Amino acid sequence: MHTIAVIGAGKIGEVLLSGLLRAGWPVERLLVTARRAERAAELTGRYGVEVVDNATAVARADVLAIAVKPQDAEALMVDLGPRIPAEKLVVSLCAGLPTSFFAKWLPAGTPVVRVMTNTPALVDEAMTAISAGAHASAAHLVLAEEMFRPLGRTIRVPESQQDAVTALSGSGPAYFYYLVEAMTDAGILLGLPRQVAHDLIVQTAIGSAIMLRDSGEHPVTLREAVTSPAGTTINAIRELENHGVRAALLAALEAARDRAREIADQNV
Ligand SMILES: NC(=O)C1=CN([C@@H]2O[C@H](COP(=O)(O)OP(=O)(O)OC[C@H]3O[C@@H](n4cnc5c(N)ncnc54)[C@H](OP(=O)(O)O)[C@@H]3O)[C@@H](O)[C@H]2O)C=CC1
Ligand SMILES: O=C(O)[C@@H]1CCC=N1
Repeated sequence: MHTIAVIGAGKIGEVLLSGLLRAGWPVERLLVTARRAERAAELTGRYGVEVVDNATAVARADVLAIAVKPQDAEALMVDLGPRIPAEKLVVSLCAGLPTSFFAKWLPAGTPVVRVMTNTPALVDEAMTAISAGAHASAAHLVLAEEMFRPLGRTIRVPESQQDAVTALSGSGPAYFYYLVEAMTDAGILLGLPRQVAHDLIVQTAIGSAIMLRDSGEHPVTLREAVTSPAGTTINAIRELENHGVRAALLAALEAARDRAREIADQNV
């Protein structure tokens, strides 16, 4: 069995760590690294996991999951990259950074897999997209899938699609939370108590998401089934169209994709 080190266990690193533990990955096969002593103590206290320094993680683990912010990746790789033997697998969770970024600091031929997951991994409902870098084999992709499948669904995509994936599913939970927040405010405008508005919209989101996933119907068909002639829903849809919500979403996701490209440009 492989030993996985989560390098930089912040929010998403902890999501990965907790998911692996829930899935039954033995804690003695997991290592984490953290920059601050209080964060290290928090992780050990919460999960019983061994916190080590980055060099020890490289020496003891055979899979290195890089979960630092993209802006911290260069400093990390300058220090660590040349010490990583080429038989280890590097799995990057970093938005924007291409596998070629990591290759710059690694011994020639080191396999790198690029992954974009999302925070619903905390409830085993992540969407994780996985791409092979130049030296990653089919077996490396299978190993990355083994790591992320317990956290939800996985999909393989060409690396060229990862910036778009980041804009859609990586950042996606934030858009849904934003919508729920706005719709809760709308409920308050209509005179509902905040908690009632929240509960109504959260359950509506859950029901709608399950229908989207399980009914096999196109979203348009599902929306049409709600939209009665001369009814209430079509009035709301007209306002959404008048306010350009569809265009706003197209522009928003394009902006997220562009930011991922900018991160790459700043680092490659
Ligand atoms: N948040 C999300 O929903 C998603 C994030 N990602 C990606 O995951 C990565 C991490 O994001 P996120 O978890 O939100 O960010 P966080 O800032 O929460 O986590 C990054 C962690 O890395 C630590 N760190 C930085 N440099 C080092 C180092 N040299 N050695 C050890 N630890 C180090 C930081 O320590 P310190 O606490 O001291 O700063 C921090 O704890 C990013 O690249 C992001 O693009 C991908 C998908 C979704
Ligand atoms: O906002 C970010 O940059 C990260 C990547 C995807 C989700 N969060």
